[in-house]
Amino acid sequence: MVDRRLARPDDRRHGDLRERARQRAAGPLERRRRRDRQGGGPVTAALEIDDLWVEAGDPDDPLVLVRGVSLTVAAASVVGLVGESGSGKTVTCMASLGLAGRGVRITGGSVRAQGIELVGADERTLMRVRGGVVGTVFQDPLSSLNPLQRIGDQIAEAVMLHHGGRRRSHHARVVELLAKVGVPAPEQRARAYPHELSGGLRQRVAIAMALANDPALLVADEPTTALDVTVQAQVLDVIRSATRDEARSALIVTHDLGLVAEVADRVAVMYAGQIVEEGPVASVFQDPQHPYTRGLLASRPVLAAGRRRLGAMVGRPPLPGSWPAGCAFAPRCPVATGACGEAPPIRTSDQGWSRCWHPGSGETTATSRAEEGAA
Ligand SMILES: Nc1ncnc2c1ncn2[C@@H]1O[C@H](COP(=O)(O)OP(=O)(O)OP(=O)(O)O)[C@@H](O)[C@H]1O
Repeated sequence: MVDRRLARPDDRRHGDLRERARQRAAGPLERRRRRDRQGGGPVTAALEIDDLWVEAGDPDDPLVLVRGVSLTVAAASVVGLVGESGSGKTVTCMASLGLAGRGVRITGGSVRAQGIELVGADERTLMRVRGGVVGTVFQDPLSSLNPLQRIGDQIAEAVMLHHGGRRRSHHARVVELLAKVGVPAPEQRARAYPHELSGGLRQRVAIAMALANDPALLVADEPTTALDVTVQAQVLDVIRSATRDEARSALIVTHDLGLVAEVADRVAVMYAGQIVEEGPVASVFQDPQHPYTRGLLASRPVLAAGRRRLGAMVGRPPLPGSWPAGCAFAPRCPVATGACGEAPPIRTSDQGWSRCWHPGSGETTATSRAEEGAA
């Protein structure tokens, strides 16, 4: 049974009305996405990460940070990427968008955003994709805002980067974006500097900037973590309407499984630089296959019960460079056996898969990684 925090609200009652409203409001890009989703045209995944390997440090003695991550964010769908601190979520996203820090490099694999290959792409292509095809939102909104420039001018410049024109010619779009993300009195707020806004408003502004060019994909790294709880819920609403209501795809990195349950269609669970389970949110949360996923779900705070409960997961995740051979989770796993010293097989179940020797109940089809040709 999934608790209330993880339950998805039933919004079917208002579905027809909403759909009509969406169609009225839809611009050409939205209409194209909607048509693609309904099978009326070609369907290109918003993001396809295929066997991504990322390293840092001395190339002769590299520190592997991400090993063979494959992840697809389908058109108009939202994927949550979860896992404990240090599992490689941020490195995966940043490296995928060509934003990995100095000394961090992709050593294998492919990343396509709306079909455009990003691995090995020149800076011009990456610039065209970032902000155009992909909008990014980070935990700290100040990292994407210039403290010395009015927020309206910053959003206008984000539009100018991809559409040209002059700042003033984008004023109406700036006000529209600020209103869309729920900034009150958007005309006046457009003239404010970042330090004049609360943390929640700054994050709304950062989201408005990310949406400036109507990107097909939003990549958000811990978008609500730095905010207090009531503001988190408001920013979550903004993300929900920017994705579900506008048929936009998103990859959302978070520790917050409640957030994933609220906004995501699928969830990928990361541990020690690998994805260990992936599937539809409802089935992964109701019937997790990987013991690590079960541990994460058991460890989440239970706010409804009026207290925080920390579950049974023992120990800490291993650091890059000290990942155990075979299953990296084995030393912490309550069901580990001798078999776990070998690389676990990938087992598919209920539209998803897990990488485990002893997956949870449910029908499984075992295919070893070797059999799959290191899929
Ligand atoms: N440039 C780097 N050089 C060496 N190690 C790095 C570098 N960048 C990241 N790492 C390490 O890679 C691991 C994964 O980091 P990452 O930030 O992706 O984790 P995360 O899952 O996003 O965690 P969090 O939830 O805390 O953000 C961490 O152990 C981090 O210290």
